[in-house]
Amino acid sequence: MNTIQIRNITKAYNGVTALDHVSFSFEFGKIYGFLGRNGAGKSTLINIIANRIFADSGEILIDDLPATENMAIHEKIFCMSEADLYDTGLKIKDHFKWIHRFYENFDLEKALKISEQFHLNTNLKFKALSKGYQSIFKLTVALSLHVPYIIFDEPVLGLDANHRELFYSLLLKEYENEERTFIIATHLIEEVANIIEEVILIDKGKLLLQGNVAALLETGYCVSGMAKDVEDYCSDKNVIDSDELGGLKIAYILGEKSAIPQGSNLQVSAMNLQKLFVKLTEKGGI
Ligand SMILES: Nc1ncnc2c1ncn2[C@@H]1O[C@H](COP(=O)(O)OP(=O)(O)OP(=O)(O)O)[C@@H](O)[C@H]1O
Repeated sequence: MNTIQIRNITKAYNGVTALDHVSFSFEFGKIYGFLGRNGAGKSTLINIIANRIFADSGEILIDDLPATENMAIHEKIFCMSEADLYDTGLKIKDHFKWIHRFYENFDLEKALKISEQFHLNTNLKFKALSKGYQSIFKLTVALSLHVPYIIFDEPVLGLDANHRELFYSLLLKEYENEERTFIIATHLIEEVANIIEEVILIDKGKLLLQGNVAALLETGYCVSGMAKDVEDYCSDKNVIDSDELGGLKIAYILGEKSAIPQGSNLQVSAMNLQKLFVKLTEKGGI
C-alpha cells in the first residue's frame, strides 16, 4: 500500500507525553493539512517519521516497510523542517550543488528557477539570508525534489503575503505535474483551506480528527448580515461562534442549511475551517 502508516506511536519527553498512541495514515497522492495547536505534537511526529528522533513505542511504515533504520525508505521522503540542518556558512548555490550530489531526485534546474521566482540570491551564504529567505531556500529544496512524500513543517514561517501566495501556487503546480503526497503542518488554516484535500488534526498528543476537507465544510455554514437579522435567524441554530463589526454580524453554524427568510438580506457562505477547528480543539470534538 502506498501510504505512510502511523501505528500506535507514543513519545514522551522527560515524562511529558507529546504523542499518545497516535494511529492514522497519510495516503499517497493527496495534499494534507497537518494541523494542531502549539505543542500538539506535530513536529514530534514529523521528526519521528523523518527518523530524526525515535518513538517510545509504535511504528511507522512507509509503503508497508518499517521506516526506522531503513535508508532505502528514506529516499521516498523529504522533510522540510524548522530545524536548521544546513551549514550556515555555505552559499545557497553550493548548497544546491551538494544536495544535487546526494539526492539523485533533486532537480537543480528547477531549484534555480524557483529561486529566481522568489528573487532568492543564491550567491549569499545561508546565514546572510533573512528568516523569510531561509524558509524560501528550504521550501525551494523541498519543491525541487522528486520524492513521493514531502513534508513541510511550518513552510511559510517569516514569508510575506506575496511569497506565501507564490509558494502555494508552486506547490499546486508541482502536485498537478507529478502525483505525490504533500503534508503541510501549519497554523495558517484559512490560508491552506483551498489547497488541502485532507485534514489530520491532533490535539494534546492525540488524534482528534481526520477527514476530507470538502466533507468537513459540509458540516456547517456561515450566515452574515445585519446583526439583528442574523440573531433572529440563528435563534434555533447550533452557532459555534460569531464575529461582529459595526452593525454587521457573521455567525458560524453547525448543521444542515435551513432556508433564509424571504426578503431578508442575509448572505450564506461556506463554513470557515479555522472556526471549526478552534471549536473542535476547545471542546475535544464537534
Ligand atoms: N526536545 C524536547 N524536549 C522536551 N519537550 C519537548 C521537546 N520537543 C517537544 N517537546 C514537547 O512535546 C510537546 C509537543 O511538541 P511539538 O513541538 O511536537 O508540538 P507542535 O505541534 O509541533 O507545536 P508548535 O505548533 O508550537 O510547533 C510539547 O509539550 C513540547 O513542549
